[in-house]
Amino acid sequence: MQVVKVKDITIGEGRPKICVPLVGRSVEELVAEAQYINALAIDVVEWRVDFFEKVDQLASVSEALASIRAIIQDVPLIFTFRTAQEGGEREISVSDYVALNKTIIRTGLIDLVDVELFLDKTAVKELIDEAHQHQVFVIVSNHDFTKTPDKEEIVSRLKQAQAIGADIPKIAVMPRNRTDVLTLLDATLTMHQQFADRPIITMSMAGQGVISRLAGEVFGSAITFAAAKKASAPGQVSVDDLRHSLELLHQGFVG
Ligand SMILES: O=C1C[C@@](O)(C(=O)O)C[C@@H](O)[C@@H]1O
Repeated sequence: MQVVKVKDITIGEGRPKICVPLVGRSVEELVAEAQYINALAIDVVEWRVDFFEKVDQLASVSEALASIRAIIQDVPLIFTFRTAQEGGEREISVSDYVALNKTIIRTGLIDLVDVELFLDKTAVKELIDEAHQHQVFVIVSNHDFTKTPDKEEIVSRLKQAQAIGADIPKIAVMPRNRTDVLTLLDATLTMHQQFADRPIITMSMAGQGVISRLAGEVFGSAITFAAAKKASAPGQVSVDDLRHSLELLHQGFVG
């Protein structure tokens, strides 16, 4: 099993790493959020740039990114444009998505980029190559905000992400009942133990799925997303509560 080493953080080893998304709409909001998050001493920051009001202006995105980096300093940073069809804030054309991500990959200011598996195969491959040429790790992600696909389908999507060259395959699904949460956990463990040769990230969203955000070390999910001031997806718990739960499960798990 390979791990992903980003700055001082090793993803895929020990307790799951805590990632907090920045969801500010303006530079002022982003700066305030980044300062707030800094005090929480978390492992990874994600900038959800689809929340940013000037996301269609590449120069503004780069400037905002520089401001964020100046505050968080050496904390690993994920750059994510989450498209509307996967639960994000806005729609984007494939060409604009590629242009935005390529521009930001080339800044040298990000450590990881999130690329959506089902966007467009050529675009996904192009972005993975671009990222790897610039020493940026790639999370290849998929989200289902309405349901939980069956176990075989979840494993198959994670395998597709791995096969296309993701450093970290990821899936987020919505449970309709408790069995769906078990399906996600079961798929996670199977992928982790039988097929993955690298870290993966999975979660079952909303209230019923919270357990999946705590139990990553047990079932094989390497990063868990927590809320600081505002959640970026349903079911995210606060950093302090999360840290405490991860520690409890870690103690139990490693004995
Ligand atoms: O994909 C994910 C996971 C997430 O959707 C969650 O459910 O925590 C939150 C998003 O910000 C992130 O990009």
